[in-house]
Amino acid sequence: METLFLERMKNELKEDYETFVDSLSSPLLRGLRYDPRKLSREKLEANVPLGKPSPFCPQSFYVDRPLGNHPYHLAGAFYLQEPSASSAVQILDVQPEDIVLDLCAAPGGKSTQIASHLDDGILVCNEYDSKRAMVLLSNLERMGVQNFVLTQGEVGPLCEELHDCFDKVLVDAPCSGEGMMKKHDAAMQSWSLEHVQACARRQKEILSCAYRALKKDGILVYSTCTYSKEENEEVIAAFLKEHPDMIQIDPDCSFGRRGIPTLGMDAQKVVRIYPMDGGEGHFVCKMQKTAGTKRALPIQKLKKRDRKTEEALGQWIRSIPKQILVQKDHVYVMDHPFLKLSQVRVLRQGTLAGTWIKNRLEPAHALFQAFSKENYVLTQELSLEQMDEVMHGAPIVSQVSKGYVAYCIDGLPFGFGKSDGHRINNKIPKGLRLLPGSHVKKEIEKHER
Ligand SMILES: C[S@@+](CC[C@H](N)C(=O)[O-])C[C@H]1O[C@@H](n2cnc3c(N)ncnc32)[C@H](O)[C@@H]1O
Repeated sequence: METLFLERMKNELKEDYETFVDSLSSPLLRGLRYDPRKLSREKLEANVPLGKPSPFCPQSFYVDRPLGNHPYHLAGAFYLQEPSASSAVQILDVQPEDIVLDLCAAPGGKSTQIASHLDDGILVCNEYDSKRAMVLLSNLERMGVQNFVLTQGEVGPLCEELHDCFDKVLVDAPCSGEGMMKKHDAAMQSWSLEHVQACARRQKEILSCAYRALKKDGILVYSTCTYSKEENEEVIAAFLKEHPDMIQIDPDCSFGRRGIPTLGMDAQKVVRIYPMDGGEGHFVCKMQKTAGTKRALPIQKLKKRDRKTEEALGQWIRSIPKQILVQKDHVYVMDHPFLKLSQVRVLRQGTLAGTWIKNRLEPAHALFQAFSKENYVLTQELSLEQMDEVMHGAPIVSQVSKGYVAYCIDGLPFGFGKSDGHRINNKIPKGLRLLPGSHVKKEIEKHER
């Protein structure tokens, strides 16, 4: 199978084939994308060992080491994302008011990137696989995403229920993952043409659902991390044939190379990125729906704000989001109105703020990841050593007033504890604590640029 894959790549790449083969044995390209709303570029550069800026997105940099235990990562100020993976959302060009759907969203690299551009808009993200959906939720919470709805399941019912509602839809499709071969050695061995063809069939089905969700004039971006023409240009050609009101849009970017000429689509209007272009591999195509209708998202009409809940939240945060939803004793907050959905499995809407237990609201960890430091009533700035202790579940000595306190590192909130006036008892959830032997690491060594 390896031979067939390489033969196909030779046909596809021609004179660039040798460079491609060489790139397969070079180290994996790693990247990070920071959230400029949480961190200035200067602060990032001063505290995180960065390589060169990536060409694919202004917030993305190459890195040469694992940074999962960096304090800024734990505090949700950056996301570790393969460099070329940031290209799709860059091309999607999200605007602050947009209503965006990310149909294949876990683990959340692109969802958190979309959310970093939103203000009054909202992100609806869906993941088919239930375990991966929980990883996605944890990444959305770590990055402090607020205006979002997370659903889990097949894309069809979701797109049907929210038909004609979205300004932007991203289909980052499940694919044969040829761009992942360096990361997973087994991928080359298990490659097969049948799998490529099966992926292509599924991609066409997902795209047809995405079409339904898009409003008139809405933008659809299709991306994969694979090289095969069957899963890329041919999927687009089949989709355009089936939906004559969809037109290709110039991706308007200077990176990557154009596509493989294919009947029924414009190869000049798609982007291909190979390892020799600085990313492990991505294909991106941007399209627009030129017909159809526009529909508003279905909104839940909430009862008057519950004074008791509002008072409880006011003990911990200064500015309470506009919408409060209490469901089965759980309190959720969001600035965007909550959506009314009945045909899909909703895992989360907005920030989980707390849970009513016997007439007392117990705050949730997510509440202390969602806002900037200024919005918390009680905060405690920690040293790196203290953060390490806290991330292992230990209490810390502090004279901060009694109550729930947001832990901060360099001004970035990352969790909370309960102060009795002398010490802060730890409330970092067990599942998010670091394992013994694993430590918060602030890499100070700077890189050659
Ligand atoms: C390429 S990954 C998405 C990566 C994600 N967009 C990100 O940036 O982190 C594709 C996702 O599609 C999901 N998937 C698998 N089968 C699917 C299906 N039939 N419909 C929709 N999504 C599916 C996979 O579980 C996987 O999480």
